[in-house]
Amino acid sequence: MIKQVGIVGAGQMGGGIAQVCAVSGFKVVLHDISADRVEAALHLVGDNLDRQIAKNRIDASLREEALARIHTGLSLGDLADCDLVIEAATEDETLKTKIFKDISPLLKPEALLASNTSSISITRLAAATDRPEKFMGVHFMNPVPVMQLVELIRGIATDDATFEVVQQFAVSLNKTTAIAEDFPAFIVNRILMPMINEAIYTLYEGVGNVEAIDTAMRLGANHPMGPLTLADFIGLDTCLAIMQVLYDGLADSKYRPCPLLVKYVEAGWLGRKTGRGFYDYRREDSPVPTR
Ligand SMILES: CC(=O)CC(=O)SCCNC(=O)CCNC(=O)[C@H](O)C(C)(C)COP(=O)(O)OP(=O)(O)OC[C@H]1O[C@@H](n2cnc3c(N)ncnc32)[C@H](O)[C@@H]1OP(=O)(O)O
Ligand SMILES: NC(=O)C1=CN([C@@H]2O[C@H](COP(=O)(O)OP(=O)(O)OC[C@H]3O[C@@H](n4cnc5c(N)ncnc54)[C@H](OP(=O)(O)O)[C@@H]3O)[C@@H](O)[C@H]2O)C=CC1
Repeated sequence: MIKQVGIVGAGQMGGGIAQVCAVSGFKVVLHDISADRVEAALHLVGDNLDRQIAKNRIDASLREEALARIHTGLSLGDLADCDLVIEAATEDETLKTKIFKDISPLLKPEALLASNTSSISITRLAAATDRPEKFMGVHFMNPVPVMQLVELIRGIATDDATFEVVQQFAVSLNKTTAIAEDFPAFIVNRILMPMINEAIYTLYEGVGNVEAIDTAMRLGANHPMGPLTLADFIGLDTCLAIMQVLYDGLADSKYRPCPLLVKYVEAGWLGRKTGRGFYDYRREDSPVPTR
């Protein structure tokens, strides 16, 4: 029975997962190596809840109740009492593996572990823990409070009891689940990320500029965001990391990351989170295309 959820990584996904868990009545411990990140995540949760109150979607008292359920911790030891720990740190296998190695001995033996990874092998991550049978992928979509889907991925060792508890947990957050096999980038990103990468190739080859590509896909294919806006929203570092996992894991040149994506990441232009990507967000009014 899950009562307390630990979250490792207080970025855009960790903060969103904390929000939906707290609103659904779970106690949350939100951990990051950076105190600033945790503080910023709490502010964002508060702002999101304010927006919902303003639209009469939730009662003002729920905001305070939800925020009071979120505790923060700068040490992995603060997650020791959690029944489920969801890792939502940067999309980097070495980093995630270290987190799982470090946290495993600190948890209760019956605690479940999950990763919100967008692409990395659940079986390999599970192997870094002391409990591969109690480990699985639970892949939320961005923005977490809005998107309906949670992708569930079993590693080779995940047992039925773990899968059922985590699936029930996702349903209790009012999410709809889809089950994916443990192959690079699972379902959503196996399909979505090559489309985004192709949009970047379309820009790289001069077929269209940023505005034309986004307008074409928004109005020509009814996508809520153009692919370059979406890439900036996801984070260009995350997009590149996912393409690299697809390229390495499936050994097919059709997944090669566009050199322009690599260049933006090398420049530190990671999209919204750094203020600049395919658009420059640093001006108050509207984002300005960078190409
Ligand atoms: C990379 C991975 O591993 C997997 C992924 O997540 S891939 C990314 C998946 N996500 C997408 O594809 C998102 C595509 N974009 C969209 O669906 C829409 O643009 C959007 C839902 C983000 C915004 O929709 P919109 O109609 O343009 O904006 P807006 O009307 O202002 O917002 C709709 C709702 O979302 C909320 N919202 C918007 N952005 C938000 C955010 N960043 N955080 C929380 N809530 C947000 C708004 O408050 C609003 O809520 P209400 O319905 O309660 O009023
Ligand atoms: N962005 C998206 O649209 C989606 C992302 N995901 C996945 O969710 C995960 C997080 O992505 P996202 O939130 O966008 O990324 P962010 O860059 O917004 O956040 C990652 C957070 O993890 C922190 N972090 C880094 N190392 C550690 C560590 N050792 N221990 C604790 N925290 C750490 C980072 O801190 P610092 O910045 O200081 O390094 C940062 O606060 C990734 O696996 C990603 O693939 C899944 C679905 C959608």
